[in-house]
Amino acid sequence: MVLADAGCEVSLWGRRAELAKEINAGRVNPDYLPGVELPAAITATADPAEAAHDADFTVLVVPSQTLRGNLAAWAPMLAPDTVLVSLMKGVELGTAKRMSEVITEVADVPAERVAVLTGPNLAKEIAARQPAAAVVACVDETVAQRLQAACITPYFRPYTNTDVVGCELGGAVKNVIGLAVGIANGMGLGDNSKATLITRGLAETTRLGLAMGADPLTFSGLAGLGDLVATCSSPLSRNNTFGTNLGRGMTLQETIAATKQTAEGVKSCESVLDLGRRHGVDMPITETVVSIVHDGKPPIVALKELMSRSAKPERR
Ligand SMILES: NC(=O)c1ccc[n+]([C@@H]2O[C@H](COP(=O)([O-])OP(=O)(O)OC[C@H]3O[C@@H](n4cnc5c(N)ncnc54)[C@H](O)[C@@H]3O)[C@@H](O)[C@H]2O)c1
Ligand SMILES: O=P(O)(O)OC[C@H](O)CO
Repeated sequence: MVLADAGCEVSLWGRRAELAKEINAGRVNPDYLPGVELPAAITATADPAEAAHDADFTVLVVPSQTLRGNLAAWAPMLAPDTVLVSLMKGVELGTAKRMSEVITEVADVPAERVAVLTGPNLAKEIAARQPAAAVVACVDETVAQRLQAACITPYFRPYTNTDVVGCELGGAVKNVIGLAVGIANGMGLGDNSKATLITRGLAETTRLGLAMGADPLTFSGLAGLGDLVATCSSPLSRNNTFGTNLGRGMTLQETIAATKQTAEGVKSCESVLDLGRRHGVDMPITETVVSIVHDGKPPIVALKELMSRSAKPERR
């Protein structure tokens, strides 16, 4: 919608041919955006070759853990000079790779042809054309500027950045912190607790970023603090809601069953922790989320452990 509103012709790929037909006929995606009229410049197709063959930008947005498999199938159909744009906010399990790393590897393109779009962009609010800002990041600033020009609208304001590592980490780790804040919320904890998780969550994101060569200033921008605030304060966030359900006492299986869309932090908390370990970075909130989500530790026990860590200076 944003690209179409910015003046682009958009070809939207989906797996189900019948849904593509329905979207073209009714100009609405009944499963994912009911009630939102899609611009006429969007044409849906179930044929990836048709969607990709002459695209200036190929925007990739599937659940992070499915990117590698999907992209391997699409790679032969990509337009020769297309810029691959990731909207995904996850880290690959097993490899601990960021989505742009998976893209360069699987599509066999240089980093200059891969960009990331991230920031406080809850889909339903964007679809309602409420004002929002975002970051478009690429190691090649001219590519980021081209993407910025392609997606700027009166309600959507993208800023450029060349710190791809920081922007991607901001997007992936905020989902884990969103789970933690949701859990606190579900346990009935108040705003001091939530503000503590947000702030210390940003501290551990920044520590990881520094160890990975990111610019620390990225984390006080839209891709860091901005997205963290949106995710941790909104009931529209799937990660936040997932955490809230867990904190209220639902089991993991019940919570998964109640979640119809992708909550990236549920899988990526493990790969983010893996990244932290690979870089020798202490990530206590991420570790706590993993222990609750994947090891079945009761939130009250995990919280006590988090609060009884040894005292330390705020900055180190
Ligand atoms: N929804 C948001 O507000 C939002 C905002 C910014 C970024 N993102 C990111 O976008 C990514 C996707 O999330 P989403 O919100 O679109 O999730 P979603 O669950 O709403 O939609 C996922 C889409 O991918 C499809 N899909 C599921 N499994 C697939 C597979 N194996 N192969 C191909 N397609 C598959 C689904 O049919 C659906 O169309 C995530 O990384 C998320 O962090 C989401
Ligand atoms: O619904 P969530 O938790 O995946 O968050 C959506 C976006 O990433 C918010 O910017």
